[in-house]
Amino acid sequence: MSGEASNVRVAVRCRPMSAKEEAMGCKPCVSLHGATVTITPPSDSSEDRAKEAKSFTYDHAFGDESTQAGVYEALGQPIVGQALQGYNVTIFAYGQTGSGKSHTMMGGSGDSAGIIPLLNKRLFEAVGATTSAETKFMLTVSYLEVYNEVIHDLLNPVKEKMLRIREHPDLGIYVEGLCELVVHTADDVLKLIEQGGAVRRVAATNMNERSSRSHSCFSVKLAQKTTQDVGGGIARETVLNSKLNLVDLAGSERAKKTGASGDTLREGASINKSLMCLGNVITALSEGKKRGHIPYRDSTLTRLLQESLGGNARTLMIAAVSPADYNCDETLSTLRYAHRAKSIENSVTKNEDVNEKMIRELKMEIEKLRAQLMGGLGGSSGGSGGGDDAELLSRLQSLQSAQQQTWEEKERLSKQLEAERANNVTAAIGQAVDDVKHSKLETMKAIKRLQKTKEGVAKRQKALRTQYDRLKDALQASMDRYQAAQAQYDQLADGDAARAPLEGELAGLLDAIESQRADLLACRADVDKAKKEAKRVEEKLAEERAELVASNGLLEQNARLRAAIAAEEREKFAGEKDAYLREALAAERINIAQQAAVIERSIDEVREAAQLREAELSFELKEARRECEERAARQAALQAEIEDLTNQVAESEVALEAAQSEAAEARDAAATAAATAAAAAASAAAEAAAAATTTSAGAAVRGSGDSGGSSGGGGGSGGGGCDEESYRVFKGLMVVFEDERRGWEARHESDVGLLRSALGDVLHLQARCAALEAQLQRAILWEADARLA
Ligand SMILES: Nc1ncnc2c1ncn2[C@@H]1O[C@H](COP(=O)(O)OP(=O)(O)OP(=O)(O)O)[C@@H](O)[C@H]1O
Repeated sequence: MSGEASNVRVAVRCRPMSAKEEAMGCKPCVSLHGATVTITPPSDSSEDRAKEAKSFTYDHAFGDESTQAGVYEALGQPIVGQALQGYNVTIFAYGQTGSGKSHTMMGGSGDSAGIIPLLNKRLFEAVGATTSAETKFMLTVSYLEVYNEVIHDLLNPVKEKMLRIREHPDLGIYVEGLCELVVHTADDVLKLIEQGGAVRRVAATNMNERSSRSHSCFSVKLAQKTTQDVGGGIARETVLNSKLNLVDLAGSERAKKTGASGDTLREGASINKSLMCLGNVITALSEGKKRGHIPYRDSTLTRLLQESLGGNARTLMIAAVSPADYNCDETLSTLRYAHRAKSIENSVTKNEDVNEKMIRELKMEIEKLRAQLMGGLGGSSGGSGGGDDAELLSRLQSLQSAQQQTWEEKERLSKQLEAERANNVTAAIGQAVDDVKHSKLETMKAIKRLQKTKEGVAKRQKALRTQYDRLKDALQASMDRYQAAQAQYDQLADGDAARAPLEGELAGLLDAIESQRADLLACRADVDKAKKEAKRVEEKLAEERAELVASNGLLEQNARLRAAIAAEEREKFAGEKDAYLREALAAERINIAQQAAVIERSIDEVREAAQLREAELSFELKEARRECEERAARQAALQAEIEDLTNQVAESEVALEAAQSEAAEARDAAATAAATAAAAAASAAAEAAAAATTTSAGAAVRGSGDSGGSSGGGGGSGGGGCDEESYRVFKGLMVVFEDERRGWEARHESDVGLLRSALGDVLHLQARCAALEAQLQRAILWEADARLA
C-alpha cells in the first residue's frame, strides 16, 4: 500500500489505587515522569521477576491524577480532525481486568464520561459546524462484541445469527450482516451505546465486580460529501469516508488470581487466546515482519484489528495499568506489550469513495473537453464533442444519483430495521435479566451458606477460645504448683530425705507443663486457623454482598433500559402515527383539491352548457314568439277574410233568396198569365242571375256571367235566353262558391290548430327555460358551497 507512514501511538494510564487494593495493604509500584513509566517490583517478588526497576517511554502517560477530560483532550480530540479528513482511526484499550480500560474508553456520566461519549459529542459538533449547502454528512454506527471467538451484534442481538468476517478489495475487512444504523445526533449514539452495553455479556469475578468478559468494538462510519462549483455549470463532488473503531479489550487476567472456574475459566482461556494472538501480531509487526506472515487469521480479534495494525488506520493503543504491587506482574507484562506496539508502522491514506472518484475523473474529462472546445483545439469536431459531453454528463448524473440512492437506501434500511432491532434488544435484555435474577438467587443462597459457615466458625472460635483459656489456666496452675514445689525443694538442705519425693513431683509437674503447653499451642493454632477462616468467610460474604448489589444495580439498569426502549417505541409509534396522519391529511387535501378542480371544471362546463342552452332557448323563444306573432297576424288576416267571405255568402244568400222569391213570383205569374208571362219570368230570372254573378262571383265567374249577360242582354227585352239555363248556371255558381267557402273554413281550422300547437310549443319552451334557469341557479349555489368547503 502506498500511503503515509504512521506509527501506532501508545498511551499508558495508571489508575488510582482501589479501595480493595488499599485494604489489602498494597504498595504503589508504578511511577510516571513525563511520558516515561517506571515500574519497581516489590522486594518480596517471585524469583523469576527481575528485581530492578524498569522504565518505558511512550507517546503519552497519565497518572492517577489525570481526568477524563484531560485524557480525551490529549488522545481523543485529534481524532475528530483525522476522521473529518477521511482517515480511518482505531483506539484500543489493553490491560488486565480492573485496570481502567472501560473507565477510560466509556467511563460514566457527567465528568466521568470517557473517550467514546466525548468523542461522539465533539464529532457531532464538528459535523454540525462543517455541514453546509455544499458539505453533507452521513454517520452510521455498529457495535459488536467478540465472546469466546464468536462475534455478537450488540445493536441487533439475534442468537442464531452467525456473523462472519469478510474481506473485499474496496471495502477491506468487514463483518457481514452486522447491523449498521444511521444516526443523526450524539444522543442517538449514546442511546445505542447504552443498549449495546446492556446486551454485552458481563460476568462478575472477584477481580472486578462487573468484569467484562468479552472484547467490544464500537464503530462509527463517517461519509462526507462535498460539492464544489468548478464553473460552467459543472459541480465537482468529493466523498471522504472514514471509520472509527473504538475497542475495549477484555481483561488479561490470570485464572488463579481471579478464582475463575467453569464457564468463566473457559472465557478467560478464550480471551487469553485472542490476546495472545494479538500479542503475536504485535510482536511480528514490531519486529518488522511486515512483508512476512502476520498471523492475523489466528483469532477473530486480530482479524478484526487487521487494518488497524499494520494497515490503513491511525491507531492509538491505551495501556491501562494498576498501581498496586499486587498486580506488578500484569502491569509489567502490559507495559512490555505496549512498548512493543509503539514500533508498529501503519500506512494511511485518505479514503475517497470509489464511485465518487470515478465521477470526479469523468468531470475532469468533461472539463478538459470543454477547455479544448473553447480554445478552438477541437473546433472541427465541435459537434461530436457536444454529443460526448451530453453522454458523459448523463453517465455522470446516473452515477451521482446512484450515489445519492446509496445514502437514502441506508437511511431507509436503518429505519426499517428499527422495530425488529428494538424487539431483539428487549429480548436480549430480558434474557440478561433472567440470567441476573438466576445468579442473584445463587448469590443469595451462597450468602446464606456463608452466613451459616460464619456462625459455625464463630461457634468453633468461641469453643476454641474457652478451651484455650482452660488450657492456659491449667498450664498456669501447673506452673504455679511447679514453682511452689520448687521453692519447697530449695528450702530443704542437700541430702535431706524429704527432697526425693519432691524431685519426683517436680519431674511429673514438668512433664505435665510440657504436655499442657503443647496442647495450648495446638489450641492456639486452631484459634488462629478459625480466625483466618472467619476472615475468609467474611471476605467471601462481602464479595457476594457486592455481587448482590451489582446484580440489583444491573436489574435496575436493565429495567430502566427496557422501559426506555418501550417508551421510545411508543414515542416512535406516536410519531409514526402523527406522520401517517399528517401524510394522510396532506394526501386527502390534495385529493380534495383535485376533486374541487374537477368540480370547478364541471361547473364551468355546466355553466358554459347552460349559457349555450340559454342562448339556444332564448333564440328558440324569440323564434317561437316571432312565429306566434306571424301566426297571430295570419290568423287575424284569415279571420278578416273569413268574416269578409261570410259577409259575401250572407249577401249572396240574401240575393239568392230574393231571386228565388222573384222566380217563384214569376212562376206564379206565368202560371196565371200563360205563355206570355213565362217569357217575362224568364227574363226576370236572367236578370237576377246576372245580378248574383256581378256581386258574388270571382273574375272567372264574372267572365262567364258577362258572356251570359250579353246574350241575356240581347234577349232582355224579348225574354233574353231560357230560365232553365240561367238556373243551371246559377246552381253551378253556387256549388263553386260553396266549395270555396268550405276550403276557406278548412284552412281556417288548420290555421287555428297550428296556432294552438305554436302556443303549446312556446309554453313548453318557456317551462324548459325556467327549469334550466333554476338548474343554473342551483349549480352556482353548489359551486359556492364547494368553494366554501
Ligand atoms: N483513572 C481512574 N480513576 C478513577 N477510577 C478508576 C480509574 N480507572 C479505573 N477506575 C475504577 O476502577 C474500576 C475498574 O475499572 P474498569 O472497569 O474500567 O476496568 P477494566 O480494565 O475495564 O476491567 P475489565 O477488563 O473487567 O473490563 C472501576 O470501578 C473504575 O471506576
